[in-house]
Amino acid sequence: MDYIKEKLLKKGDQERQIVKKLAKEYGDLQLDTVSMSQVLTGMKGVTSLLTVTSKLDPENGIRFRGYSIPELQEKLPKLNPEGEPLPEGLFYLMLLDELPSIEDVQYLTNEWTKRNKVPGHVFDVINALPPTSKPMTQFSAGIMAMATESLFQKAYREGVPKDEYWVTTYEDVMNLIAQLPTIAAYIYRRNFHGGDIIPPDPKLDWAANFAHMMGYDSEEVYRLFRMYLFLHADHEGGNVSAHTTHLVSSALSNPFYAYAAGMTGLAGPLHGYANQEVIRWIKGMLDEIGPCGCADEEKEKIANYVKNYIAEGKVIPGFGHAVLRVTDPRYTAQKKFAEKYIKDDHLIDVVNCMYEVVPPVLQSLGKVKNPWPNVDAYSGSLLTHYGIDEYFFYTVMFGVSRALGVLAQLVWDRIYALPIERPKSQTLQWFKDQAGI
Ligand SMILES: CC(=O)SCCNC(=O)CCNC(=O)[C@H](O)C(C)(C)COP(=O)(O)OP(=O)(O)OC[C@H]1O[C@@H](n2cnc3c(N)ncnc32)[C@H](O)[C@@H]1OP(=O)(O)O
Ligand SMILES: O=C([O-])CC(=O)C(=O)O
Repeated sequence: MDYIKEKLLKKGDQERQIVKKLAKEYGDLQLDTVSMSQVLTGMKGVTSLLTVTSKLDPENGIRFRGYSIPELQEKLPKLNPEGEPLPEGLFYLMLLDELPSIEDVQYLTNEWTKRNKVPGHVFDVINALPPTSKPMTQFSAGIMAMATESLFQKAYREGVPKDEYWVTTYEDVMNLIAQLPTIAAYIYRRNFHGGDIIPPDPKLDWAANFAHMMGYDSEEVYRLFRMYLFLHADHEGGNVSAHTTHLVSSALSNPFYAYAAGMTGLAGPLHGYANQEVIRWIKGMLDEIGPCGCADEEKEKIANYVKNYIAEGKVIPGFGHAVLRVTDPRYTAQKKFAEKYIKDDHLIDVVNCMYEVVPPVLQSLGKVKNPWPNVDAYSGSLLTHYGIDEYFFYTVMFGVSRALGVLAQLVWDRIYALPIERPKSQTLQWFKDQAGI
């Protein structure tokens, strides 16, 4: 047994007992109340999930196992002291609740390199889709096709005891994460580089290898990918991609099905699709108003464009959030990255200018709970700066990163032996009866 599994076994046994005790002995404890408005506005703020990998605070943003983004940028192992942490380290932390050493991170890099053996039929499935199909369609289909390899599914059919489900789940999760960059890069090269596929380089770390297979081989792009794949990895349990993965896996669907379902949720424009939508939106605006700086008259042009866009009943991608009530710390981390490494980039200047223009416009509507930018407002401009301007692909990159969080959590779902999720629904008559109308 590898040492990560040994640690999981030890820690998992203790925590499983705690979860069992809470459910059995404290089952009647009231944790929350639910209002009409919470139910009818997407269950916002209703505590109803157990997620250990990260926790989101509306005012301070995400903390991964208690650590903020700046803390982790300092504490997680890097290959170069000036560089960005390796996403492998974040996965280790989310999975084991322990800060990894550089050796731990290298162990994961090596494991993922060894496990990166994508079955040929996965590419056949992707190739069966027309190149015009959306990258997220190809990505989720490819992941579904990987389910033939599920060790969990096989073990379940063979009748392994419930307390051991997590063992094969862990194997599936490790294999899935190992292979995702290869599948994603395959789709990228198929769609945008005439199918000229680049094989993995076993000497590279997970993020750098992804950049390499997409065709970008510079330390600068490796650094960007390490940051991107770190920042998008997790956002507690209630966001659509995490919650969907959790819900589907609660039926004991295999990790491939569960994560593929999560990815189809990530592909929605109110969630991860905003990652690509921001650049499409900015390009549309620049086509209409022309290249612009951030002088007063240019700000006015942007503000008018924003107002007209909203008047058409559409949302401004990259702004607003279901939970956050401040600028997303993931936005701030990317802005700092741009300030440190990038000089004179028109698109990045426009993104910075939107920070000044958009929030007051959104605030003036009087209904937007959070007018500030989220993670998606910045990432596309950084990728475009380094030549990755095929923004239709960005949500796939987001998905590769999101695997780290939702799949680390899935291992814990199985360790805790969490039951099938099944909330109660009511009819409109029932809601009317409650209100007495
Ligand atoms: C990784 C991520 O998933 S981060 C989020 C990525 N998504 C985006 O950037 C898309 C743009 N943003 C949005 O659509 C929203 O802010 C969401 C989906 C993120 C959050 O939605 P909610 O929690 O419902 O936001 P909120 O309670 O503030 O919405 C209230 C109203 O303001 C509107 N609103 C919220 N954000 C925006 C926005 N960026 N532009 C225009 N209107 C907005 C909502 O559409 C809603 O209008 P309605 O009452 O007429 O339906
Ligand atoms: O938390 C959310 O609802 C959306 C989000 O920012 C994410 O999933 O990264």
